[in-house]
Amino acid sequence: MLSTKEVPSLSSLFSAFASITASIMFLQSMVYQILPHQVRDYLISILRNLIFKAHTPTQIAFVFDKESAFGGLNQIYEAASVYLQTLRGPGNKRLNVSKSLKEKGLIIRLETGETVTDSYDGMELQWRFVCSRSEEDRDSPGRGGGGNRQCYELSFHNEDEGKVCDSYIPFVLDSAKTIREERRVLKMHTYSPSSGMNWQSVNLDHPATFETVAMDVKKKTKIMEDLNRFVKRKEFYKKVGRAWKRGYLLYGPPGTGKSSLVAAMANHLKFDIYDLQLANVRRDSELRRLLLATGNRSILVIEDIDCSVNLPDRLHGGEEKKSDPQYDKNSINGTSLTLSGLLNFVDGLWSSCGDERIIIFTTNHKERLDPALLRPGRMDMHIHMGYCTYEAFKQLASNYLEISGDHHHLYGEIQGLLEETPVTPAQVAEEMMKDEDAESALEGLVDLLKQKKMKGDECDHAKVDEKKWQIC
Ligand SMILES: Nc1ncnc2c1ncn2[C@@H]1O[C@H](COP(=O)(O)OP(=O)(O)OP(=O)(O)O)[C@@H](O)[C@H]1O
Ligand SMILES: [Mg+2]
Repeated sequence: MLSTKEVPSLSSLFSAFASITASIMFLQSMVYQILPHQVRDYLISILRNLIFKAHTPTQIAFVFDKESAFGGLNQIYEAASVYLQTLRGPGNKRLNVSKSLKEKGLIIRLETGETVTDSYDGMELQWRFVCSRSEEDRDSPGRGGGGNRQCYELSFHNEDEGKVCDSYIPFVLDSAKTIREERRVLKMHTYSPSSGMNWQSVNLDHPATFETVAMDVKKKTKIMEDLNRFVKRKEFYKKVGRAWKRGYLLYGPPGTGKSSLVAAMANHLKFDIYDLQLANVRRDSELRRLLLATGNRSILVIEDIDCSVNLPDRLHGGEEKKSDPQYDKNSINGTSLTLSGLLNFVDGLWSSCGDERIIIFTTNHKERLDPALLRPGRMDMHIHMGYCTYEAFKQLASNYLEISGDHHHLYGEIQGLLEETPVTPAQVAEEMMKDEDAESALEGLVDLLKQKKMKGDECDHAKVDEKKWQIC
């Protein structure tokens, strides 16, 4: 039990409160009189920081200048200008629009002062584009404004700094790379000695893709998987000590889609094509110069390897070929282009001078190729492009006539005829182009197949040839 002595009375509480208040007021007036207001403000801001700092995140900004600190373009600035094209803020009022020769579509960028917000892994990040004139330019405005400073500002909470450096910036760099690849206009490089000593390039706008090429689905999937695996395996090739290159041999009769498949591969990988006509190359040294001038991430295509040039080789010595006019055409001052020169260079020096090289040989006559070209390990994949199968026909009908599935009443008859009659996908495609009406186009195809069937002899020969290719 408490005694009355221990319980403070109400009046004593009041008097204590009054004396504390009087002391505070006295102290406050002392502080106001003694300390100048600058010192007071400083002390107050320290107190405020001590109380709130732990709980209130502040915004900080990274600034990415166009030029890097050590000269040259700043890669993060470049990547940001590509990546930010995919973001748009509701408040964006002015956007900068341009079009470049190297890219498809319009390039839409932020105008100076415009901001856009991004969210990544729970963070909110704000980008702002700033273009300001340098002090020098401002002082003498008549000088032409060459000293513009262009930069992107990235603002975020200070506590996210680690995540921004380790994760968000690498993400922006990767995304920009992917976007650039998708928009890049592919190039087709060709060589002809009459138009100078180097490759001539034009935009490659071939519409063939893996979706449009008509061939066995399993085979198509296998090729796509092979390509995808190849481009992902940089470290693997390094580890096993092999040059990062892959070779494909496409063989089959004319009009079966070899060139279309090359274009589909280039479009799939976004690789440029170097189309080399061996007949235009006269000696090994010229070939070396040309191959060394090819870029990374490219496909070197040598079409009709069996007949484009009469290559003297190790097996055949080349003696009998010297009497061949084609041999003379490819021979200057006693030196000439040789198959071993081509293969050694492709296998050795050239492929180790660059990354992600693909080489494709095409031929109508695999059986005529030099065994050196066919030996295991030289061409990683031999792909047979054959006559039109029922499966390939359905793909073409879907591409050209927009018929899906296999429900058309003529399909049964066409399937039977295709099994007995060799016809190339090119011939089938041509029939389908003749009439916009699907019914009439298919009837035309049935007629063609029947006519071909009647010319049995010719077809039988072709079939024998076809079998020979498949065994090889
Ligand atoms: N498998 C196919 N899938 C889709 N279209 C094809 C196919 N084969 C041929 N075509 C069509 O036929 C035309 C000729 O095909 P392509 O040039 O690819 O044949 P090729 O095998 O390279 O012939 P060549 O041996 O004469 O060079 C192409 O324009 C293409 O439209
Ligand atoms: Mg071709």
